[in-house]
Amino acid sequence: MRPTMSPLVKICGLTTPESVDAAIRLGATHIGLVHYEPSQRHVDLRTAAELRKRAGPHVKVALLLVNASQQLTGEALSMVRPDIVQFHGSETPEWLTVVKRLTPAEIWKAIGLKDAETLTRMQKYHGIAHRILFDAPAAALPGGTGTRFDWSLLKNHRHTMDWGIAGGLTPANVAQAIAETGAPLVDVSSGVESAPGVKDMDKIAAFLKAVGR
Ligand SMILES: O=C(O)c1ccccc1N[C@@H]1O[C@H](COP(=O)(O)O)[C@@H](O)[C@H]1O
Repeated sequence: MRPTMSPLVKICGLTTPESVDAAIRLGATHIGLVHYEPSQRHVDLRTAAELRKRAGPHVKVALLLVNASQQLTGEALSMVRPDIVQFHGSETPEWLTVVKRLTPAEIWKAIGLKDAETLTRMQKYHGIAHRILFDAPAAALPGGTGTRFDWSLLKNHRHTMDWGIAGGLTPANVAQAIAETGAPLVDVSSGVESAPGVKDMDKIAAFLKAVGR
């Protein structure tokens, strides 16, 4: 069954109060803050906490971590207090189970969707992650590269967990991605930027419009 409501939209990699305000004003349901030093969208924990406060109750705020240590994860959770922790590295189900005991936040796990076997292997997160986020397979960086995965891999997949798609989505292709996959949530970062790490308000508006928000 394809969803009939407009998909949820997460605008990820926000780094400034202006971009947080704009994403909320334009109708995003979720925003993402990246705490991962190699990323061009990295924000330190103090900034992440300020942006999280600024967002208030208007959207769900995801904090994105990549293979963070236990100490960093604990610090990040207590400083930022996100609604969601998005794990975008090779975090195991065992580690996610540990984190679930530390926080009331939802746990999302990004999966690099390479082939049909990936869909079988990811079942190990069933009952542990609250949502699976399908993204392009990791390359030099684990995400935020504007690379798409093969959407047809999801065509007849019977989802057993809440899920969404990410990777190379843009205002121009997101409607087709939703039509092909039936995604209930779409997540975008580089596709709504004018330069790496610089969000473009017109592109955010165009993306949300294309999704029907
Ligand atoms: O945004 C980043 O720099 C980033 C770094 C490391 C892991 C994930 C990252 N971003 C997330 O990757 C997907 C896809 O991004 P894009 O739209 O293709 O640029 C999305 O969830 C980003 O939030």
